[in-house]
Amino acid sequence: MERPGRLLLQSELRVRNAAYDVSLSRSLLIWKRRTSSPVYHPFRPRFCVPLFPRRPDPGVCHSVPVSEIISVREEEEENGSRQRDDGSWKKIREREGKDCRQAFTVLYVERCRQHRWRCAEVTFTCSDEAVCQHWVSSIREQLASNTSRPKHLLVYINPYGGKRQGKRIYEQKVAPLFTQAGISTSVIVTEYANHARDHLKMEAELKKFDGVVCVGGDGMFSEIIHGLIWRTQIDCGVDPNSTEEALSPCSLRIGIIPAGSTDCICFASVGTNDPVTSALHIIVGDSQPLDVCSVHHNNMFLRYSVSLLGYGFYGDVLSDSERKRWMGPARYDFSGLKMFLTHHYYEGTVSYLPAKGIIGTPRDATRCRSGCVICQHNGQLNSERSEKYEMDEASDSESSGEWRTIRGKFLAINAASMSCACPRSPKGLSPAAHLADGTTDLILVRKCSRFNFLRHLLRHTSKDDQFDLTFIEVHRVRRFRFMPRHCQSDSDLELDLHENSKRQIFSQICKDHPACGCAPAYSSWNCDGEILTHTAIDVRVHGQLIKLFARGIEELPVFEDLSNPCAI
Ligand SMILES: Nc1ncnc2c1ncn2[C@@H]1O[C@H](COP(=O)(O)OP(=O)(O)OP(=O)(O)O)[C@@H](O)[C@H]1O
Ligand SMILES: CCCCCCCCCCCCC/C=C/[C@@H](O)[C@H](CO)NC(=O)CCCCC
Ligand SMILES: [Ca+2]
Repeated sequence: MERPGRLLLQSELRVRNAAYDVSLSRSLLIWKRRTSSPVYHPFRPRFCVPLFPRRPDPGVCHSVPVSEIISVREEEEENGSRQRDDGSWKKIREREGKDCRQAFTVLYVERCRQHRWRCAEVTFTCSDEAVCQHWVSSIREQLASNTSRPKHLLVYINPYGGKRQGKRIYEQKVAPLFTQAGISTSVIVTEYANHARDHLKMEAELKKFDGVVCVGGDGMFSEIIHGLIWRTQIDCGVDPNSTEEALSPCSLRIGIIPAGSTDCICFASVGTNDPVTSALHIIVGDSQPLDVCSVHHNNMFLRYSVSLLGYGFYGDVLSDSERKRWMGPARYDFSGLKMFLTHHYYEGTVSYLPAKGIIGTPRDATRCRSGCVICQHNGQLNSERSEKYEMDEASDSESSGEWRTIRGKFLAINAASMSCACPRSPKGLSPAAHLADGTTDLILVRKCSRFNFLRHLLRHTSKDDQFDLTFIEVHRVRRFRFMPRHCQSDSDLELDLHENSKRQIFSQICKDHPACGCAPAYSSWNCDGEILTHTAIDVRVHGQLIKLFARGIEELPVFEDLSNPCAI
C-alpha cells in the first residue's frame, strides 16, 4: 500500500451525515471518520503499535490510490436527497432558502473476489461551495496529469463471438464506464471474419488513438494483433515475413473485453474474464507487455501466437470443434471428449533452442503475477540480446550445438507462451509460464495409455503437477521447430519405408473408420484457436512485442496494518 506523500488538500467533509477528515495527495485519497476524543488509558501510549494489528474498520477509514480513481462529478445534496448539478436546481433552492449543500462524488476501483474489479462511489458533502469546487478541480487535475490513461480508443466488436453477447456486453457494461471516465471511442462492429485485422492493417488512422479494444474472444484478439503487428512493421520499415529480422514492438496498447468461448488471454493476464474488470483496467491505463511467437513454414510467415500452439490433441480438438460452432462454447467439451477417446498419436521430430541465462523453469512453484520480477529480468536480458541480434542468430545455428532434438510418437506437442489459464483450467496448460519473459514452454506428451493421458489432463484441473509423469517432458525455449515424420528427409523415410506404406493405406481407411484405432499421419496445429494449414513449422518468440491494458494477475491482498495510511 502506498504512503500518502505531501498533502495537496485536507478538509473536514461529510459522508452520509458523518464527519470525515479527507485528504488528497498525489498518490492517495483518504477519508477517515472523525471520532469523539479518545478515552485516556493510563497504560497505553497514544501512538502505540498494536501487538496484534487489526484490520481498520472499513466504515471508519478508507484510502484509494489516485491512479485508481475513475472520475469525479459534482452533485448537490438537499435535505439528504442528491441531485446532479445542472445549475438551475441550485438557483431555485437558493431562492427558496432551503438547506442546500454542495457535494461531489468520486468513482473508484474496488476489488472483489477472484480478481474482479468493480466501480464503487463515495459522495462527500460540504457547506462551502468554493471548498467543494476546489476538491473537484484538484482531483481532476491529478487525473489529467496521469499520462498513461487513454483518452481516445478504437473499439472492434465481434457480434458473433462466444455466446453472441459482444454488442450487448459492450453497450450495457463497458460504454457507460468509458463515458464516465471521459474516454471517447470509435466503435466498429465487425461484419465478417478478418474485418478488424484488415481495417487495422490498411485503413485505421492509428495516430488518433491511445489504444485498441477488442470485444470478443481469443480469435478476435488474434485478429487485432495480426493487424497491429503487421502495421507496426510496415510503419517501421521491417519485413513482417522475415524469419530472422527483429520485429518492432507495437506502441498502442490493446484492451480485451472478454466475450468469447475461452478468453484465455484475458483470464491469464487479468485473472478473470469479467468485462467490467477489463474496462476498468483500460480506464486506469494499465500496461502489461506480452510475448508473441511468430510461426513460419519454409521461411513463409503463417501466423502469430500468444497463448497455445498445440499439435495432436489440441489441434484435433479444434479441428473437430470448428464444425460444431453452432454448439457455442460447449463444442470444446464435446470435441475434447471425442478426441480423448480417439486417442491419436503422431510421429515427428521436435528441435528446440533452450532459453539460456534466464531465471525460472516450467516446474517452478512461483507464478507470473503483477509486477513479475522474472519477466522484468528476462525481458531486460532479451532486449540486450536483440541489440547484438546478428551475433546470436549465428550462434543459434544447428552447428553451434545448442539445438536439441527429440524424435518420437506424441499424443500432444504444446507450446504455451503464457499459462493459458482459463475457466476450464484455472491454473492453465503451463502454470509457471510467464506473460513477458521472452520464452515459451514446450510440453511434449509422449504416446501413453488412455488412462495415463487422462491422469495428465485431470491434473490441469487439480493442484497436482501435470508434468510430474514419466511420459511428459517440458522445456523453456526461445525457438523450436517441428517436422512431422512424413516430411522428413529421404534417408529417414527410407528407413521407415515398410512401416510407412502400411500406414498410408491404413490412414486412408481410418478416415472413414476412426473406430479402428489406427492413427492418421498428420494432426494440425491449433494456433491460439485457429487451425494452421501446415504441419512443419518454425516458431520464434519475440519478447514483449505487444502491450495489453492489464497489469498481470494481482496477488491476493495480504493485509499489512502498519503500511496502511489509515492505521498510522
Ligand atoms: N462479424 C463477424 N462475422 C463472422 N466471424 C467473425 C466476425 N468478426 C470476427 N469474426 C471471427 O470470429 C471468430 C471467433 O471469434 P471470437 O474469438 O470472438 O469468439 P470465440 O471463438 O467464441 O472465442 P474464443 O476464441 O475465446 O474461443 C474469430 O476468428 C474472428 O475472426
Ligand atoms: C477429461 C477432463 C479433462 C479436462 C482437461 C481440461 C484441460 C483444459 C485445458 C484448456 C487449455 C486451453 C488453452 C487455450 C487455448 C486457446 O488459445 C484457444 C483459443 O481460445 N482455445 C482453444 O483452442 C480451445 C481448446 C479447448 C480444449 C479443451
Ligand atoms: Ca512467455
